[in-house]
Amino acid sequence: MSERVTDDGVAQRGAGYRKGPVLLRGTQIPDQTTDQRLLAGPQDTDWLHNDPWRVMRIQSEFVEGFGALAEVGPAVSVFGSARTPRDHPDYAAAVQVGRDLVDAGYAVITGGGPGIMEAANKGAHEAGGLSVGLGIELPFEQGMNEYVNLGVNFRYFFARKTMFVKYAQGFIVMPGGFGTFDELFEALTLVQTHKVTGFPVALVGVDFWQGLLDWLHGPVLDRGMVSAADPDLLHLTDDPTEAVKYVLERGAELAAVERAAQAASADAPTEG
Ligand SMILES: C/C(=C\CNc1ncnc2c1ncn2[C@@H]1O[C@H](COP(=O)(O)O)[C@@H](O)[C@H]1O)CO
Repeated sequence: MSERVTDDGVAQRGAGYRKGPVLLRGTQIPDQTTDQRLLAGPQDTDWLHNDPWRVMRIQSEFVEGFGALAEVGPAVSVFGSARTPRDHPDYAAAVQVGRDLVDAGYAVITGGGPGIMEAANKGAHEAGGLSVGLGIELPFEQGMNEYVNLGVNFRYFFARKTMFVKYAQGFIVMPGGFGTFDELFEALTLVQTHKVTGFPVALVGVDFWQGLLDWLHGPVLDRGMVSAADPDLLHLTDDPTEAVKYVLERGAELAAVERAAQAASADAPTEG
């Protein structure tokens, strides 16, 4: 039979044991209440690594991230390989992307790491703009690249990924690996599902990305895995300056469409 709990948390036979929103019965009923554990003397620190406690850390990452980035202003997130060497043409292209974004009045947001991230931050820094790095704690310490002038470090990828989208008006994606694909496809999924609207995405590097676009336009579309319009969410170019122009202009067009739709729905007569 399950047990009932008194006000001081002592388990009794009956309805079970309530621990906040969680109902525990039978063998799941703990020996001590949460208050008892809180007020107990010195104890081991394993509890710090339990999931409910992690939620507080996760929450604090969002609070700190939102606080640090609230005044970033217009911005574009730039993604790409952490491994691109400094003498690679992709590195130079990403520097150009960073520079052009700042010249157009935008902040540059990257993952704050090496490779393409460093390059885009370098361009932004050299152009005298806001160069944001959203770092991630990794098993091997990398540190924030030296061109970041506003850096926030995250423990959790998912909290960091929210910031890339929330504080940017679009994405520019350079050649990269799994991390880059993850960031690219997250943005596409958010656009496709209308979680974000008016969010342009440009890919830089025709040789590198063409295979992906062919696959999207071929088997992925043919088998109905995406809608006909979905592959067109991506703009492909070799020219970093064109990528910046596309993201800013398309972003402005999409924002105007959204504003018009909002105005129309505000003007529409309501029923009743
Ligand atoms: C593997 C190396 C460095 C790792 N350091 C990183 N620092 C910050 N952000 C990173 C790092 N690695 C991946 N990311 C994120 O994913 C994207 C790049 O991943 P890819 O697999 O290299 O394409 C990037 O946009 C970051 O947001 C090198 O020593």
